[in-house]
Amino acid sequence: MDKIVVTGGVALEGEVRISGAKNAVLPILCATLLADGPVEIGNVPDLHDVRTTARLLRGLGAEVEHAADAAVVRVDPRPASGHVAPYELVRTMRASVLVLGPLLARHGAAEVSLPGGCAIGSRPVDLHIRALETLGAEITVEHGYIKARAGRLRGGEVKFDMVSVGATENVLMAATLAEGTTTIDNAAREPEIVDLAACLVAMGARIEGAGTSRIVVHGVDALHAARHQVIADRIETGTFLVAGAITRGRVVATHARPDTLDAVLAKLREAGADIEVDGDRIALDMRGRRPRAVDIVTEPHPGFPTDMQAQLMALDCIAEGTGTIDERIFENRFMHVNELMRLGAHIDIDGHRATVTGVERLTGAPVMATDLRASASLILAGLVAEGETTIDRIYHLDRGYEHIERKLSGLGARIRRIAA
Ligand SMILES: CC(=O)N[C@H]1[C@@H](OP(=O)(O)OP(=O)(O)OC[C@H]2O[C@@H](n3ccc(=O)[nH]c3=O)[C@H](O)[C@@H]2O)O[C@H](CO)[C@@H](O)[C@@H]1O
Ligand SMILES: C=C(OP(=O)(O)O)C(=O)O
Repeated sequence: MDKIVVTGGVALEGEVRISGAKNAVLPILCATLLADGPVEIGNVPDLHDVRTTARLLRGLGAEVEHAADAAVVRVDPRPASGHVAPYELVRTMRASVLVLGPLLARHGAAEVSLPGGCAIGSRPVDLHIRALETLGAEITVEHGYIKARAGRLRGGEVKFDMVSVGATENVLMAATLAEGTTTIDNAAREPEIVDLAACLVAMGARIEGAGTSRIVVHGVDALHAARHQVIADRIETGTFLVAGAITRGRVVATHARPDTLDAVLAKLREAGADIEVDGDRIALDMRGRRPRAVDIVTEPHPGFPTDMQAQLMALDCIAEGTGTIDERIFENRFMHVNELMRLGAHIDIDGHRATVTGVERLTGAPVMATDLRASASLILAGLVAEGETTIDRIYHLDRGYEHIERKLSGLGARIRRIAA
C-alpha cells in the first residue's frame, strides 16, 4: 500500500488548479444510463472513484471511453442491458447506489447491493427506497440487495423528512423519465445537485428549482445525447485554502467556483485569513499570522459541509484559542481525532462535539488514514508538524483527490509518495 510522507514547516505559496468535483461527476456518470445516445462529460477528475464508476457502467453493458489522464469521459449507454450493481463495487464506493434510480427508470429493474456502513457512520438508503416507491416502484431488500421493479414510473409527491443528497439525486434522475410531474420537497440544495440537474437538462430533462428545497420535474419520454462540463470541486478548493491558512502562506485556487464556498470562506476569514475573490480565482493570504480557532457546525448546504470538517479541525489544532466542532451529518466522523492527537493535538470528544485547544506546534509521526477527508486532514497537519509525518492507507485519498501530492508540491510543500 502506498504511503505519503510530509515534512512540515514550509509556508505554501502559489497557484493551484482545481479539478472537477468528485461528488458531482459520480452521480452524473450514473445519469448517463438514462440517455438514448452518448453523453460526453468534461472536466472529469482522475480519481479512483471515477474508474470504479466506469467499471460499474461497463459491467452494466455501457460503452465507456476514458483515456488515462484525459479529463473527458464518453459514455454510450445504448448497449446497456444489465441491471445489477454488485457488492464488490458498491462496497468500495457508496455512490454506486446512484445507479438505482436511472436503471429503474430506463430498464424497469435494478438490483443494487446495500452500501452498508463505512468508517464515517452508517449509510442508510431508506429515503432513496421510499422516494422511488412514491414513483410506483416495487422494492424489496433481500440478501443484501435492493431489488426494484417498475413499469413506467409515475410522477409523485416526494417529501423528505430529512435532507439527503443521495436520495435527492436518485429520485431526481428517476423522475426525468416518469410519466407526469414529480415534486421533491425538502430536497438537498448542494451545488452538485444543481450540476446533476444541469447535465440532465442538457440531455432533455425538464427540471425546475434545482438548488432550492423544492424541485419540480416534468417527466419526458426519452433523454438524448449531450455534453456537460463538471463543476469545480468545492471540497478540494477548501482543502487547498486550508493548506494555505495552516502553513501561514498564500494560496490562489484557480478554476474554482467561489459561489459554492460561502460557509467555508466565512470560517477562513474568521480564522484571520485575507480572502479575495476574482471570477473563478480565490486568493487566501495568511502570511505572518497564526490562525485563530473557529467553531463549526456541519449542516446540509448552504451550511458548513461535513466534507470540510476534518480539514478545519486540523486548522484548529494549531490555532490560537479553542474551537468546537459539531458534526451533525454523520455519527462517527471523528476517526481522524486519534491520529491528529498522535501528532500532538489537544482534542476532547463528547458525543457529536469535539473541542480543540490549539497548540503552538505539532510533531511528525506515523499515522493512518481512515477515510477520505480524514486523510486530507492528516496531510494538512503534517504540513505544519515538525519533522516527518508518514500517512498510511492513502488509497482513501486517491478515491477523491486528484494528484494531491503533485499539486501540493507545486505550492512548495515537501511531500512525496512511497509506492508499496
Ligand atoms: C446532507 C449532507 O451533508 N450530505 C453529505 C453526505 O451525502 P450522502 O448522499 O452520502 O448522504 P445523505 O445526504 O443521504 O445523508 C445525510 C443524512 O441522512 C441520513 N440518511 C440518508 C439517506 C437515507 O436513506 N436515510 C438516512 O437516514 C444519513 O445517515 C445522514 O445522516 O455525504 C457526502 C459525503 O461525505 C457529502 O458530500 C454530503 O454533503
Ligand atoms: C465521504 C465522502 O464520499 P463518499 O460519500 O463517496 O464516501 C466524501 O466525499 O467526503
